[in-house]
Amino acid sequence: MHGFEQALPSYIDRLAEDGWVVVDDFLNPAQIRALREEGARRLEAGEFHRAGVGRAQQQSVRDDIRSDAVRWLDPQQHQPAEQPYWQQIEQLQAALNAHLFLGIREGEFHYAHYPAGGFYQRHLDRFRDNDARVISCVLYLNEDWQEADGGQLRLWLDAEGSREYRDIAPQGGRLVLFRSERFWHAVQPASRPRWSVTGWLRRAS
Ligand SMILES: O=C(O)CCC(=O)C(=O)O
Ligand SMILES: [Fe+2]
Repeated sequence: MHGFEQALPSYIDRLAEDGWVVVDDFLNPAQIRALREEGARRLEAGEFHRAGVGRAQQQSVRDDIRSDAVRWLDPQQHQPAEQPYWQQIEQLQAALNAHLFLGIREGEFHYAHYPAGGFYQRHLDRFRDNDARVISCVLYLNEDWQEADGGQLRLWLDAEGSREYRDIAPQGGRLVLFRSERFWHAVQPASRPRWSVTGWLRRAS
């Protein structure tokens, strides 16, 4: 059995208890490299756009809030490099529904690329007028990330997002899961380009 499948029950317990969990080696290094190369190929092809802030019509690019560019994964057309990701996310979703009764019906996922110097200010992933997003999941695609590279995900553990936090390095293969409505978080500036696939598991809105 694959390591992730074996450890899944303990991750689910942790998520139930704390509302967040870090899963290392969600995919193996070769799978992570393939995903990063797929992302880089699409960036090169001009398929990314600067990520916005706010919803739908109110979306705007705000350089002072976030620096990343994104490209949504196409759920109808899984690329070979994305296949392991989709498979594991499906397993995760099934386990979350079976054990935590989260009622997840679908997911939305995008590649995210932060250029060197990039960041994302403190925010919540759930929009005020829409409670569809249940679990945020961020998978990092960075090889050999060093402490000095910065770029940590800062996750505040208190409800106001002002006191206690954890800094989580965006190490390749690492998946971070947290309750979307509950956790304030930010991306610290990084000194090198920073890659991820970020997604949200959603209930019907
Ligand atoms: O990349 C990360 O660590 C977090 C990204 C994030 O917060 C977002 O895209 O909403
Ligand atoms: Fe976020």
